[in-house]
Amino acid sequence: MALSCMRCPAEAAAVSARRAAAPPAAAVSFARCGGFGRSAAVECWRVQAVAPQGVKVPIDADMKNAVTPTTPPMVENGSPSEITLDEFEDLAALSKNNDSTVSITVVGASGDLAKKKIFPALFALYYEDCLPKHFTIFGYARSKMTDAELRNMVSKTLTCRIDKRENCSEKMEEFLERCFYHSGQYDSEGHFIDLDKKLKQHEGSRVSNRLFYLSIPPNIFLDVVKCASKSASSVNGWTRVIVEKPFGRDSESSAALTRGLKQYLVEDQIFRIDHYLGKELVENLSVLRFSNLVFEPLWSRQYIRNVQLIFSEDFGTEGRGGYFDGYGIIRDIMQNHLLQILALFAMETPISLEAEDIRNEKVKVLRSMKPLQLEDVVIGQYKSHTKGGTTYPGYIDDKTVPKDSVTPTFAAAALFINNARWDGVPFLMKAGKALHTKRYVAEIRVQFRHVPGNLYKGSFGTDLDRATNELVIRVQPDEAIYLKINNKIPGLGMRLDRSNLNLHYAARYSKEIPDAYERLLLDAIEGERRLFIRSDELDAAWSLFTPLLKELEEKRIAPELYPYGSRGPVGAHYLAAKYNVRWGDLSAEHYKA
Ligand SMILES: NC(=O)C1=CN([C@@H]2O[C@H](COP(=O)(O)OP(=O)(O)OC[C@H]3O[C@@H](n4cnc5c(N)ncnc54)[C@H](OP(=O)(O)O)[C@@H]3O)[C@@H](O)[C@H]2O)C=CC1
Ligand SMILES: O=C1O[C@H](COP(=O)(O)O)[C@@H](O)[C@H](O)[C@H]1O
Repeated sequence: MALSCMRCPAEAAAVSARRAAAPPAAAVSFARCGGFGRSAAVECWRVQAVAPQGVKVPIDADMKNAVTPTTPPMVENGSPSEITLDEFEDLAALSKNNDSTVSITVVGASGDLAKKKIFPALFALYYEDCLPKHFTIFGYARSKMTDAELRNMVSKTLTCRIDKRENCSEKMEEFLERCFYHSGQYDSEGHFIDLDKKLKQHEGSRVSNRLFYLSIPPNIFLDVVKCASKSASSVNGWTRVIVEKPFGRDSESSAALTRGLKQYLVEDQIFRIDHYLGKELVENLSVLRFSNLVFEPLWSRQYIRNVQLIFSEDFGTEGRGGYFDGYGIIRDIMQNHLLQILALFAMETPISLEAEDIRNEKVKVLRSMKPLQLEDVVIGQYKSHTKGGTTYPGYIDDKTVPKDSVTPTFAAAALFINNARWDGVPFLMKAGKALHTKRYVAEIRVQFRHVPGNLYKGSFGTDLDRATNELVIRVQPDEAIYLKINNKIPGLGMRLDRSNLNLHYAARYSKEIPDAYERLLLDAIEGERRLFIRSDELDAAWSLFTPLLKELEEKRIAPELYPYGSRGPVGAHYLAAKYNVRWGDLSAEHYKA
């Protein structure tokens, strides 16, 4: 990783924390090798970590796992000398950075996601110096395009979102020069052999690391993985594959996809992306919980009355009806994005921040949940609506959607976690398209219990719910974390008011928040798996939703129709009321004028 990448301070903090937690580890020595006439001395160090038992580990092995003793390096020019662990890690990083290269192939480069998210995220990483020194980006798709045409296409979607910064257009030019295109079929090993040749030309004699981003429809995932792994894998570095959702459409198809992927890849090579995990406030959830004394003690059924996970968009499936109709909102949003947030919210404290420790806890909480029951779910579908002289189309008005479609574009559900911490606490999810909200809203609302024996009860009237504390984590838009509290209105009287203790990101931080895809791409390049979905997590997630999805489809249960731009089906309110809950997002702050 380039040393000026803005992630470095945080990364350094994480490394320091790990170091502080680790037992006094290895002594580290390094020796200069001579005679190669290299100018950069750092490329010429032979570095070894010497573990307490005297076991020596070469630097390019994974220090955690390498246990094989190696013979000491030949010291041709000087004796081994001691360096600190910090110096060692810096040297190791620098040495690796110079000797290796990363090739990123965006498969499906002509598509919507590639243009909208992946190329812009790669550019932002480049701008921030977060990409390795040597990298190449290839677009791959069937469409015929030259390198220049790809660059032209990509340049239209790149923005200097890091606005008010210097050299943005220069940086864009530099970035585009590192982007290339290869046209090929997704199931042609021959075409991937051609890609491999082109990649090799760019990689030269460096250790080649290869990342394939599958930005394509799921029915061709396996063709691509087969061809890429057989004909375009790295021979001397790592090969990783980012897989976009949907990961199947139920337990069986998801398991079949995993089995298919594992014919060609091992689990550690598979990076199943859920871009919600890369969102700043979702990342911050664990920090909020585990680094503030005030929250963690309250984080249980003792103090929390209910938790709400809410997603809404003020637009329909525009242009994606064909894909959407085969999936519906439950698979599109709930089974992945909202459930992932729920798992992070509700998991027990992991042993450490290591990927496997966090993912183990997420799996545990998912496995503690009761599969969804039909009576705990409400589904809806938007219909055409005319407002202010404009007619907004209904879902089935989309030409790619069958006229008799019963696919839900809205769903609300009540989920429960059967463990000691959360027994009886409703976790309510609500997700919908073409609603009345501002743009796209994603938030977590935590409603606390009533204050027992509240001295100020008389000041709240009969509606005590209104007086309870509520913690809101607004994932988007306009990121914020605020806590609703009761306070006294200043003055001689005693009148109470509701106010927000508000961490509003735009006011607190001047720096723009990176897009989720930036964080996740960087993690995949660095081999950080914490924010990617492991196969057992995926199985657990599907187990919760599959029986319900099958029942909905087998019985062809009709969704409740709601007008485009409305607040969604009233059934959602009855569902909440069944569990004595009021949706927290119904206040004016959420709605357009
Ligand atoms: N778009 C989005 O906002 C999001 C997308 N995703 C997921 O990301 C992936 C890519 O999405 P998106 O870019 O929208 O997809 P597209 O439909 O735009 O497809 C991407 C590319 O794949 C090729 N392609 C499309 N359909 C077929 C087909 N039937 N057979 C073979 N090739 C095909 C086309 O390239 P060519 O014809 O040139 O080969 C197309 O440009 C999907 O898995 C999607 O579910 C996930 C979250 C959000
Ligand atoms: O995965 C998906 O997410 C988008 C919403 O993502 P966001 O980052 O814009 O909130 C949603 O529109 C789409 O239907 C779904 O497939």
